[in-house]
Amino acid sequence: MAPRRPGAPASGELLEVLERNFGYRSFQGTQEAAIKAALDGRDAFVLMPTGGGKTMCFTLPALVKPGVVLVVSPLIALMENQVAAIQGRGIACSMLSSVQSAAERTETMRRLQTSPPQLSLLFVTPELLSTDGFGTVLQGMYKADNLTLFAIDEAHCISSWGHDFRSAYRKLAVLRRRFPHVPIMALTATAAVKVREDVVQQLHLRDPLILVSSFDRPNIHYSVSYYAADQPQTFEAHAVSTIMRHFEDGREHSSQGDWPCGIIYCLKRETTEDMARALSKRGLPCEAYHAGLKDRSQTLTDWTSGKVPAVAATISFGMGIDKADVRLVIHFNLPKSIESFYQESGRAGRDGRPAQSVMLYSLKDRGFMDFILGRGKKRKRGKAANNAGEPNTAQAQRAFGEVENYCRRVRCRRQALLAHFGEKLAKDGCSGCDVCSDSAAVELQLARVAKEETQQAQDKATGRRWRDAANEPQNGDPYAGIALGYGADTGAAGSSEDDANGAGTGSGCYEDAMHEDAAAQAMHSAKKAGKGQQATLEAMEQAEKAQDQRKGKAPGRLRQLAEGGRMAAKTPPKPAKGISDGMRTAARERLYSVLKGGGAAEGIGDTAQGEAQRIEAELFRATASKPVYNSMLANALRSARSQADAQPSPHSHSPATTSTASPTATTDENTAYHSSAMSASCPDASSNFRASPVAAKVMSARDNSHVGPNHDTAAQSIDGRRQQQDQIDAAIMPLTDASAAAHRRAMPTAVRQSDFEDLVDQACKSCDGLSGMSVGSQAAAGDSKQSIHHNLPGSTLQSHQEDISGVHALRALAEWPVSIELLQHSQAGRRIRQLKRHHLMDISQAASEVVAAWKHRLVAMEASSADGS
Ligand SMILES: Nc1ncnc2c1ncn2[C@@H]1O[C@H](COP(=O)(O)OP(=O)(O)OP(=O)(O)O)[C@@H](O)[C@H]1O
Repeated sequence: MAPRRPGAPASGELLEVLERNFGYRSFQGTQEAAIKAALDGRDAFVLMPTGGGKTMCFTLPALVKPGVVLVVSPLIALMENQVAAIQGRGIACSMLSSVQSAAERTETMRRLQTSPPQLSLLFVTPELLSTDGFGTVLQGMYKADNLTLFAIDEAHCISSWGHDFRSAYRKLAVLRRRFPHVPIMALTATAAVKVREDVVQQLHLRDPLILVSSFDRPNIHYSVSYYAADQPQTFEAHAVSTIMRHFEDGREHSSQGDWPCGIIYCLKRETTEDMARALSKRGLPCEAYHAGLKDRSQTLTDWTSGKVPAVAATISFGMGIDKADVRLVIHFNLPKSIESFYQESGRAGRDGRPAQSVMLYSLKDRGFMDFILGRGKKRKRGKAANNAGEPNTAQAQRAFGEVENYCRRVRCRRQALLAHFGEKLAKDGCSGCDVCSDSAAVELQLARVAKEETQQAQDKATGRRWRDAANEPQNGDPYAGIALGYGADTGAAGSSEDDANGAGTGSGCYEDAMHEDAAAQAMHSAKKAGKGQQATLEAMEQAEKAQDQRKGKAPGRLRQLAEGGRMAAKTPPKPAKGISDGMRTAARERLYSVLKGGGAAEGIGDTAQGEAQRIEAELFRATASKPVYNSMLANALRSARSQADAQPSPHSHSPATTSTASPTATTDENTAYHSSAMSASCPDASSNFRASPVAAKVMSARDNSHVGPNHDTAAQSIDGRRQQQDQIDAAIMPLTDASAAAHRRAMPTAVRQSDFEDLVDQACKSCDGLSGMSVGSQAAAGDSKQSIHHNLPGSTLQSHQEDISGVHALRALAEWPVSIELLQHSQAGRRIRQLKRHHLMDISQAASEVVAAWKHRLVAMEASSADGS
């Protein structure tokens, strides 16, 4: 056929069509330019953000020009939605897909081939478009000049650089050759520069009009909600609370008191169901949506009509979901790439009103994604020849690495997103993300995550299972006892998701979003996986396997949340408080070994044995959970070590040997270990003070006083706290009395006193603000360490963090035997004790370094002073 005579109607005419059919008075962004290009017979590459109005770019030409606009779309669900919406405007539109009945398909084909065609728009899958049969039909239409435009929706699917590569899209390359005079419009919301070039090349676009809109969605507020294992709740419980908080906030801001409309994206189908139940249990009406649900269209209707405000969904609930008033999009699981994230979060705020994107981040979820990606890597190796252009594992890992960067960097989220698409934010930062509104708070959260990461690395180095506080039932946690979710309910290949749906672990999202070929590949990926994991993930896998073996196949944690924790009872019984007999024996042995101080002295072994048993029993009795038990044990060991070191003994360690950290010790213990080694290197003649009874009392009293929110409820009475303070004082006094004489002998008081005061003063300066602040905030929030963080205004968090370090340092100084005398008498000592009462103690690596530096300085001063005298 001869090329059509180009010619787009004037703008006024187009506007009139727009208003008449859609009720809009103006075009959005580059819509008009794209429409004109199509009407002029020119190819176009249209890059618009989600919700930018891409559909209009190919719908309006179908109304203006005779003939059919053929739309290629990757998903049947997406097509169904779009066709229904367009038909709703009274436009002759249909689709051809395998899910239609033969009668429906025949009718569509008939309407397509009349002259003129009785359809203005036809949606098809790329697979159908490349079949010979349909090709023949198209040839007939082409010859009759009835093909107006090929619109390739979600065009990034053609590029292996994109996040949703579909091999069938590659077949679209034949369109240009077979139908050279029909313009092609490629549309996407998610294309990095490389993808754009690839799309243009793959589709053989001819001098295309490139229309790139800004990716910025200024009305969306972006934030990341971090979870670190030092929190009292499990990750799942934390996630449910966080999600509820966001929805409740939205409800508070609604003039009618309605729940805001939102989507919670989950990786697995099963998770969506558990999440929906868990949220519904908390009072938020929520339904699950995934490709495996028969009644999902009902869910869609309920949600679209506003009957149900929240949907917990896999990413099948993405492309094509066009609800204008979505206020919240929350990622329970991390998305696989920035592109996916942008597209999914872009469901929010399509009406231009304020909306929020919240991503939940935990190391466990990160590890889980890494695990999935690592598995893909092995499959790739095992399967030499793959689909040309299939996105390889390295790409997938790189793509996920960008998500990790988005979460782990203290950088304006909007800037990070825009940079990904090669765009720059006009100003330095935005006012619509958590980093721009409170970077200190983000830093603080990240520091906690980093601490957990360090802990995991240490645990791995010492052969321990990585620490997961979420595993441990804790006092005050309404979800105590919930099983490990990722290992248990997702497992590796062979999870229930696998069995039921033929998709591999974590591929629920892929499966839901893609057609069978991709699902089959994903399944293959999971099944083939077996060796060569990244080193970090090996540890995780082993840990998870061990966990599964111990527990059997326990139900997922979310499932248990959904069922109010009742299912926990069905799992094999856990050790009391999560503390196994083995752990207790090991604890007794460690205490014993420290208490006997080498054990060679006559009679010491027996006493130490009894002491170790008694202390351990006390710890166990006073403990509500494994983390607290471990922490108290660490304290008791520290105390015992420091006292053992202080005691003159033929077996006392030399500084050289004691300064080596125990290879199996926790961070706390190592800190203590180093501290006690430092102490041992001081010219401290020590006292007759025996370690265990008083030390255990000190530690026990102090730990009881600062164990955190689980143990200190808001309801705890002031009297109760006073009692604890008295206990602390009672424990401290004999300690100080007993060691005072030895200290006096050991060092020239004048030097110690002045330098100590000087050093403590420096640290106290940073604590001054904290003391006042902490008293108020703790009283208001039940005396918990965490509540302090929560109660501080954002702007003070940074300085608060420094203050906390100061307090750590002071605390460690306070425990240094050399300074106990001073502690008792000096002004600084009083302040330290006061701080102790405010429960602000904790040990951190940074603090121990500060203290170590101080101690070195003091020792040096003391040495030079001794020389001088
Ligand atoms: N000119 C316009 N004026 C006002 N609203 C418009 C205009 N064009 C489209 N819209 C509306 O914008 C919303 C988003 O449009 P559309 O679904 O086409 O976005 P999209 O770019 O395809 O997004 P996604 O990639 O997320 O599917 C729809 O509700 C649509 O009716």
